[in-house]
Amino acid sequence: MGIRYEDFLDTAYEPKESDLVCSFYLEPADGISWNGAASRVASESSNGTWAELDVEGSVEDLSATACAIDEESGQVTVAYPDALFEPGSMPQILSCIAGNIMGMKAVDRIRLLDCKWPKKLVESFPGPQYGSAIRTEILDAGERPATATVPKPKVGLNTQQHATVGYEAWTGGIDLLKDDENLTDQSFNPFEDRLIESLAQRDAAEDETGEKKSYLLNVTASGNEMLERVDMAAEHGCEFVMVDVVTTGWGAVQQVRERCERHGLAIHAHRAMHAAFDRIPTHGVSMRVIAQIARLCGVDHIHTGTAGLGKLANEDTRGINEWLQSDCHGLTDVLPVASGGLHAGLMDQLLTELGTTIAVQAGGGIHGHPDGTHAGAVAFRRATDAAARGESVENAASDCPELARALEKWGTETPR
Ligand SMILES: O=C(COP(=O)(O)O)[C@H](O)[C@H](O)COP(=O)(O)O
Ligand SMILES: [Mg+2]
Repeated sequence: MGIRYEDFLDTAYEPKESDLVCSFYLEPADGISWNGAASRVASESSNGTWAELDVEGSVEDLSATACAIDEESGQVTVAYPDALFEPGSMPQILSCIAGNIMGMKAVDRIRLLDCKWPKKLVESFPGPQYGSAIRTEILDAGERPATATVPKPKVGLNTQQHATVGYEAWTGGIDLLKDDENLTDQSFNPFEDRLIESLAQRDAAEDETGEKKSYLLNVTASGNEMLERVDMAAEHGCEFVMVDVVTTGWGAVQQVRERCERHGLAIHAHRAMHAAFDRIPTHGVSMRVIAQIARLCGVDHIHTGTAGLGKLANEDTRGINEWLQSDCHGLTDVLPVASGGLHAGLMDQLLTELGTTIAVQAGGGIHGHPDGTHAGAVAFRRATDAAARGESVENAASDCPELARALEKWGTETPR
């Protein structure tokens, strides 16, 4: 039989329950019709090419179908048969649905907007171990947002300074100390020393406050090194690892997830570099899909932005968070992390927008407090608790001088 790209279009096709259904935004190139663009996308992302092929066998079972085109919104739906995919392999899936098509000349722009994941494919992934339950299973946060801080400057503190910042923040009321995305194992703050010193301070802070504390240790590295760092985290009694999931790559994230299961470690996903894929709204892969991928691969936390309140550009934080907490064939949920330019004065608005099933993370908004890290942590925690109870942050400042100072400094400013 002959296979031509035109054969990948059938607007009468009703996706099957077992299909992976993807929505794309498209801008066909000059001289290419909507039908031509949509069919080429379905072809190139499954088993077609530009030339007509003569093959025998069941290749049609592996062909995707462009089954809906809405020229007005630019949206095209493509349904992929599940046999096209290797179960449990996120790299293979992405090489289909977000692979060559991102650079096809037949489309000027193409963005993978959303996926409807079928049960069998979802069940081939582990999903998160804890998700939002980390608030009670690892921390003592109950129903309130978990609070986290990343020492600033993001690199350059030595190990002792880093651990001391941790102690100050933990004893000020913060639940989680977090490494920054570009802090791994550098000479000024080596990985294992930092792990040991930080956990010693964590233990001291737990004794002092009577609250559970934990450390989001950045294990990002290449190959076996990353797995060895996961093992080290577990051996020293850490409950979390942090991975820069986009720069590391999904195959490696899957390996980390497997290793973490062995140790019962939770995974905090930092998404540095996501904006290379999702910032231009007409091209790339949406943050919504990146978050879906992360959930399937099994991270427990992922950064999803600040609903526009912080320093970084965000896409639909609220919608993404809702997806992360909605049912997806029984997968555990993910605790979304709001971060990037947050401070105490923004907590009212943030929690009104995003609710309390989140983690809130502040770096500059804690360590830039006029009276230092400890006061910054007290202010941030007090503001978070107040906002979570529906009390205004301003009102809470009346009996918390640290919070009053933070509000004096930053008010409700949105940093840039
Ligand atoms: O260092 C920070 C925040 O520091 P600060 O609080 O000083 O801005 C982070 O890397 C952001 O969390 C990333 O943003 P996002 O959450 O959007 O991925
Ligand atoms: Mg950072």
